[in-house]
Amino acid sequence: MACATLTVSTRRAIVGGIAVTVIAKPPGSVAGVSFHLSRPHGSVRAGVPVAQFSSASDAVDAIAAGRATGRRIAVVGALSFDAAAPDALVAVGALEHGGPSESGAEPLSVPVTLTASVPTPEVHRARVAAVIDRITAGEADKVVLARSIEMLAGTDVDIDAVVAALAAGNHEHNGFRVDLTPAGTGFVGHTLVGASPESLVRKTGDRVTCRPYAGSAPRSNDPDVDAARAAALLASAKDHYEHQIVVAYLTSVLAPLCTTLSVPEEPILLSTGEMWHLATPIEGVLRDPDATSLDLAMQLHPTPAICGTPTVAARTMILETEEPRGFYAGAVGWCDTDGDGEWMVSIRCAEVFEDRRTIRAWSGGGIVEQSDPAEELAETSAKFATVLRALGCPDLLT
Ligand SMILES: C=C(O[C@@H]1C=C(C(=O)O)C=C[C@H]1O)C(=O)O
Repeated sequence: MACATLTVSTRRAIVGGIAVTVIAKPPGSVAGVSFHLSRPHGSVRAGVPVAQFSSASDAVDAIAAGRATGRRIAVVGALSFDAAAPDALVAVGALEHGGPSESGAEPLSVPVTLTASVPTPEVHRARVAAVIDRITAGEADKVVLARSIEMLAGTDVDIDAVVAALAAGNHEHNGFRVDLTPAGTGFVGHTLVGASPESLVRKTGDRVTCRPYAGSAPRSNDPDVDAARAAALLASAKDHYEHQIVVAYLTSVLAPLCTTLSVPEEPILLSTGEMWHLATPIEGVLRDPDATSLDLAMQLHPTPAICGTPTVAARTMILETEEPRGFYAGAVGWCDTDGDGEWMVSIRCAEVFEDRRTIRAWSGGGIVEQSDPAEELAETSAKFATVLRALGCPDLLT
């Protein structure tokens, strides 16, 4: 079992002038892929890590120190939602770039049962109503509330097969897996898997792009209903408002970092296998081309797509209201030795526990004053479908 990850021996050492935890070469069972991100423009894999970081700023320091000393490293992994919670990042000597995951992988055929809803759907609806009241009272403009479901698989889950099924379920081949072991207690041997369509930031040379999503409607198998839902989303003032909050935030963070920044005035309509969304492709040229993709991800996270606005008020409300999110609504990605890389907002994802049978998935949605609690609950159910379809249990919640 992959809990061999648990038994790897570590020691403290100096990498590029920074004290890090260095991982002794792990046994063969974990010498495979510790990180895989599939995107339409290609996939990135990382194998055996040489060091791990539970704090993103330590990883940033290690990259900088490595650059200064010629011992260049790449970093992959996950940033947690809550800045006070541990991250799960590793350093590797090099990354393997390839094509996007192939389409055609079938969902798993493992029996999966629902063991818990945290909170219950009724409590989630009540929480949404309470947050709408607080927004109406002026405490925030937008707050993203999420809920989770816990599942038990009847046999061990094959992580690679889940990622292949996730990537096959959307036309962009989006899919990822990240070993959460570096985050320490509670995460050792756990893997985050998902299919996020939302690029927090991508950096190539002096070019930076973001593709925020906000504003959602579920897809339908009936083409007429599907088209009508897309049209209704494109016409929804409430969804455009929710979306513009995210675009305004990203623009305000990126503008001082860029010499030019292109932000379309109107969002476009994009789809995953399960959802329609409003999305805005943002592009800029960086003032400092040495800024790394990890630096940029840390400056942009958490966006109002998964937190809210104003950031501090929304985050405080989320932390007061919800159970810990862990790595849901954080970011998953890579940063190579030149600082290039991409970080995806970690949504449409699930944590597979060390036993390879316990699975926790999350889904959330942006709440504004005009939101309706029952519709918000339905939106979270629709978003769970990405993970449930790949696990071979699309009807688990019905
Ligand atoms: C929070 C999630 O999705 C985010 C919230 C959206 C919304 O509120 O409309 C849309 C896309 C994502 O930015 C999620 O999938 O859990």
